[in-house]
Amino acid sequence: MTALLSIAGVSKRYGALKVTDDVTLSVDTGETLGILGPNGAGKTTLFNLISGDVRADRGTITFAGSDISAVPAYRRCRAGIGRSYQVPQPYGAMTVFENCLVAATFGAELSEHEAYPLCVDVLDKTGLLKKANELAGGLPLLDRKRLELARALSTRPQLLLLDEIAGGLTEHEAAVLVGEIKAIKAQGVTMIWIEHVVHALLAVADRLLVLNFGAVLAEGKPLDVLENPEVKRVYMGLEA
Ligand SMILES: Nc1ncnc2c1ncn2[C@@H]1O[C@H](COP(=O)(O)OP(=O)(O)OP(=O)(O)O)[C@@H](O)[C@H]1O
Repeated sequence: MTALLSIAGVSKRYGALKVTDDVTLSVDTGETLGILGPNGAGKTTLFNLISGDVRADRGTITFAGSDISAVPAYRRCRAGIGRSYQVPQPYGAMTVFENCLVAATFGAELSEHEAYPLCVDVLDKTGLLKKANELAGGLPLLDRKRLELARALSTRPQLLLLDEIAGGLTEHEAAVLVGEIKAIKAQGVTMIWIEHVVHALLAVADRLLVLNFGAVLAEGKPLDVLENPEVKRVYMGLEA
């Protein structure tokens, strides 16, 4: 396996607060890495550092063999890094289809000729095709989450970053979304998925990594990580 993404010694501070503390990790092509951690552990900040929304104070981020540490977010997107946001942020006054078109044409710089069939395919895979012409602002939560996924996929990512996409959903809705994410994984998309809904993550992740106070606390096979006494203590509030 070759690493699609490598992060080496990455740190980020906000004033006195060290939000990302010397993080080193890598994700292989085709792999799904699940990330767990208590609230405020720095999970979303790690995504912001990978997507380029935030620049690291130190350390190196390498994607598909190139050092992207100083590359702006829009170029990282065009290079193949797609992401969803924890709080869905669609263009509410545009249709579902138009939201995907914006991602495909501006995010990935596809021509309309390429973008139209791609967006139809993405909406089909995310269960939204029937709602393609509805306004995004009126969608219920599951569909807003699906649209986050669809918009990220419309940029044709090699690496997909999912930020708490199952959060706030019912058990049934989360299961539907997990089915769709599994199908995306089966197509070979490499993923990093931050999630508090552990059973959803376990259904897809090949490996888990736990962040605590911005640093890597544990990493490895999912069940081994969940059995780790430190992880039980810090994340699940259980005494080892
Ligand atoms: N732009 C910012 N300016 C100042 N502090 C910030 C900024 N962004 C994040 N933080 C702080 O950094 C810490 C980590 O935030 P982050 O959102 O990365 O955590 P998280 O692990 O994703 O949390 P959650 O599980 O609650 O989403 C928090 O204490 C947060 O308040």
